[in-house]
Amino acid sequence: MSAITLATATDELQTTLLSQGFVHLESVLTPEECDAIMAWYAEPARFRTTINMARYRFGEGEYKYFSYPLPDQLQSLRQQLYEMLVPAANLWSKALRLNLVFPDSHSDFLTLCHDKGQRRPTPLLLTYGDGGYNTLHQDLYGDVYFPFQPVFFLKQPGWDYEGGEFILVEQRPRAQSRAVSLTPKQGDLIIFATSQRPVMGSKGYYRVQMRHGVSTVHSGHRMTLGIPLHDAK
Ligand SMILES: O=C(O)CCC(=O)C(=O)O
Ligand SMILES: [Fe+2]
Repeated sequence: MSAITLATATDELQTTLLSQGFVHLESVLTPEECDAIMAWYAEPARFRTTINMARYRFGEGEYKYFSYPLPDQLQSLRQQLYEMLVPAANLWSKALRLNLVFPDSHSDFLTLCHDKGQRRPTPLLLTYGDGGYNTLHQDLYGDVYFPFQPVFFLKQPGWDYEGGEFILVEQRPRAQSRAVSLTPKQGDLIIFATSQRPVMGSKGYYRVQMRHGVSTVHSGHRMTLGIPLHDAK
């Protein structure tokens, strides 16, 4: 697999992130790139831990956390995603009063994580078979987190699997939860709010909690590549 180059972020991407808490970018990876990434799953030396989701009542399915050093293409993607998102992250940091300035380079941000004892890599490959699902959650692994989280869709819905929508649920203060259901195609990228998103109200920005998960896979095999940009305790 050759180097994967992401387009630089547009103002439109930032506006969309701010207005809906996520953005859907189509065909970022080719089917060949998706296949090459999925083939890593069978190579134990690439991973530090395997999680059986049912054992922790996280859902039904399995995922593996990569170990450091990450595969070159993944390392490069993670850096590019960080650089693409850092201006929006600093806007959000102000709006959410997170009291954190995100540095320009990903390696400097990882130093902030490491200083807080968050030294373990978080990128992961997730797999779901018939009946698989992922309960609503947030991926916070310590005090430091990046406000956006990317996930790549590696299989083709309607062909490789049925069901298994990507679900985002937002919880506004004093309101019932609202869900958005997405069915990205193979090679698509979703960038979503890791924890909270700012929404403009009459007294300035307020915080809306976001959680994500996966609805039941009715048949077939679904696979994703999650790339949290913060490290874990
Ligand atoms: O498989 C999915 O779509 C969910 C992935 C996920 O939870 C993550 O990337 O953090
Ligand atoms: Fe997640």
